[in-house]
Amino acid sequence: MATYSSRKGVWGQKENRQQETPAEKKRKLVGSAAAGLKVRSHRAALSVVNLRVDGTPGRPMEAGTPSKGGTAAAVGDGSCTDAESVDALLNLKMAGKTKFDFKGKSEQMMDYIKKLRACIRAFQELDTNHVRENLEQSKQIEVERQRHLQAETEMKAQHHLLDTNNAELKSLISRLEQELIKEKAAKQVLLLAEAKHTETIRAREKERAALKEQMDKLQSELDSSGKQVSSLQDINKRLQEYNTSLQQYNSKLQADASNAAEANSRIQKEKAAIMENLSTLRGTTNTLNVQLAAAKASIQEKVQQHKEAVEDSARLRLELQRFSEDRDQLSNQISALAAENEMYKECTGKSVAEIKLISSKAVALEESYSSANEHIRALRQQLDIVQRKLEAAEFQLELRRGECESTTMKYEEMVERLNEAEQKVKEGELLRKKLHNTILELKGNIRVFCRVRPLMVEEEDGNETAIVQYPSSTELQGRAIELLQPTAGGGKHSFTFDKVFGPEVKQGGVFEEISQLVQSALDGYKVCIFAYGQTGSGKTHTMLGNPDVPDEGGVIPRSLEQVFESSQTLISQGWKFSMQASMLEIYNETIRDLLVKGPVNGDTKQMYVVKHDANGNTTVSDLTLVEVTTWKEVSSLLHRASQSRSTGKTCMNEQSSRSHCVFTLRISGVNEDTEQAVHGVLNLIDLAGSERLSRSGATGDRLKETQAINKSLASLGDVIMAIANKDPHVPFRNSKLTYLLQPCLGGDSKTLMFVNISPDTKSLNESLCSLRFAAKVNACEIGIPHRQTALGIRPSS
Ligand SMILES: Nc1ncnc2c1ncn2[C@@H]1O[C@H](COP(=O)(O)OP(=O)(O)OP(=O)(O)O)[C@@H](O)[C@H]1O
Repeated sequence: MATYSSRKGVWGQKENRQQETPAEKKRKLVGSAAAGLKVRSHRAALSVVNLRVDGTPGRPMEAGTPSKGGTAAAVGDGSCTDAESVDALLNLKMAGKTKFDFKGKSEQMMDYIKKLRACIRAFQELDTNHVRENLEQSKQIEVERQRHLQAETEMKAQHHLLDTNNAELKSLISRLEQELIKEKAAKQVLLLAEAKHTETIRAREKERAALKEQMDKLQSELDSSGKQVSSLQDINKRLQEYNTSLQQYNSKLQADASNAAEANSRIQKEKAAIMENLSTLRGTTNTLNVQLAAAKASIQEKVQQHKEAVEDSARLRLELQRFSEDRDQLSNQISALAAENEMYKECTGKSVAEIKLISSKAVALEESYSSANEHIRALRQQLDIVQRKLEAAEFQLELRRGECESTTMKYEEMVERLNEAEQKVKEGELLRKKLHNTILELKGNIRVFCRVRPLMVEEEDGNETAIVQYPSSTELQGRAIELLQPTAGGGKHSFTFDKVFGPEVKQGGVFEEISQLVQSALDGYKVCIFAYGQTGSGKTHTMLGNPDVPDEGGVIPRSLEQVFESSQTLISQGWKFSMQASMLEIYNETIRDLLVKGPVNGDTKQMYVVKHDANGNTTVSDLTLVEVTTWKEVSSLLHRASQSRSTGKTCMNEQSSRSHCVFTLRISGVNEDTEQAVHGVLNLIDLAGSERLSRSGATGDRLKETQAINKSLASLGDVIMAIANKDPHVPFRNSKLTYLLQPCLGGDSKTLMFVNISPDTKSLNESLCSLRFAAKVNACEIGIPHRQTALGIRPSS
């Protein structure tokens, strides 16, 4: 363009010279007017110089030509050539041949006058020419002035035009600058959007990787789930087999009672295996639950991310639309600018620099427009990529959802199967318990459960070596206990019972094992549960516990709650039950009524005689019997009794039971539909603690109490020994306790003994004694219990 302009400039000047406009011609004339005047006056002077005195144009004098006779020569040919000649003419003096040569002088004078006249005429002529020329020049000057004025007006108009153009160009520049700023801002926004977009893409990629990882995890979970399902199926199959075998076993049991003991051990083994499986299944269920929750949470998260991605995409679309609009606007502006540019080119044709500027701006705008276009294209590409990724993520999400749903379904199926299996295990366990009870009933043994309490805080010091161990072999697990002698080479004492509860087993766990037994009291059996053990070993905790704290209640509150609940359930089968509660203690070989209102056996000398009838029913004369229908009523009775009980502080127990406490619930039920009647009894006994006098440190009344307790417990031992040895005489009458327990120990009743053990080293000998006694009790055969039922019998009102 510049080359073009410069060339054109040179070329244009030539052309301008060739094609001068009238205005330009005028302006040139005005410019050259002054110079023209000078030329003309010089010519006039020259013409004056060349004038001859006679008025004819004279020949110009040759330079360097000497005048003949100086001034006289000039004057001699009658011409007055220049100012010098005129001066010479005026200074000419008339000189005659003599002083009086007047003629000569007058001739000279005449000649002189002629010359003067010629000179005057020449000057007059010159003057006239001069005036004429002056007039001509004035006219020319006027013309030139007019032309000059016109040119000035034109110049002013052009100047104004240029000013207007300049202002317009300035405003255009400012507008362009504003646009440039806007463009820069838009560019900035685009850069930001691009950065954000890059970030989003990175986030998407991360998400994709996380999704892939989760997919892999889910796949592995699925595989493990499949394995679990197959293992569950196996278990299920085994359970079914087990169930069938149990049924077969049941029928076999009925046919052959002698094989029962062997079958029981097998069932125990299988039960242990089932328990193991059950705990594994429970663990698996928990893990699956956790996995399901995690999968659900991850789906939620994915859905949220998907939503965000969709929102991002919408936002990007909006931005793209905005950029497209901006681009269109820019394009419009550029075309407008191009049009303006064209217009300016046409209008001015001069302002090359401005045009250059505008052109450069237009170029810059075009560049920014193209870069914006580029950016928009890139954004579109990115948007496409993001959309593709979004689609892929959606697809993955759908896949994951599907997988998750199928996993959830499988999981639910597994949970269902697990529940079924658990139910079957429970049923199997129930069946096992029933069978076990049947075996025991058939055997006629007293059942013995051993319970070891936890170490007390004060006992923990000095008990570095545990003296109690629990064999973990499948056969013995939960049934055996070993006492270790801490002395060197002290060996161990092993015992096996129907059940052994370690210190970790809570009240609920213990009750679970005896609930069936308690239930049989409602079926018309006599049930007797008593706790035996040294003082402070946990008898009261086991039998009574803390009835006011839900999880701390012992056998008595739990049994009563169950009995009341079951009696309510049996109403729908036509049963109606009535229950009477009584509570006594044997303190120093004396029976005391714990439910009597007022001071317990205060002044009255009640004898409370124990009697047994032919049906093995025991009654205590004058004992308070309270009709009870709800657990709440029994609870208040227990509170009343606990306040009346004989307790005291011993060296081994802060609040030691100094008596044997017997709670009895007589249950009478009648079914009007079947005209059946049942009479059950539930005896729950918390014995006083056995203790060695040396350890108890008892004196006075406490000593008397301890001696009475030990005597009655020794009597219990004698009775047990006699029953175990199948002696013809059993000394039931040797103590109030044994006489009261006669129906339970002598047959016709379902009896269970808890032997409570303290795990501390100091109690080793007492624990050993208790366990030996319990083993004896366990070996006792007391006969087969019978239900007390009658047809057509109505309970006496
Ligand atoms: N299984 C157990 N878990 C927790 N604490 C227990 C357990 N067994 C006993 N205890 C606690 O041990 C202490 C003594 O228990 P408890 O009074 O039941 O013994 P006891 O055999 O009845 O004694 P005594 O013959 O002197 O009456 C109590 O504080 C009781 O709470």
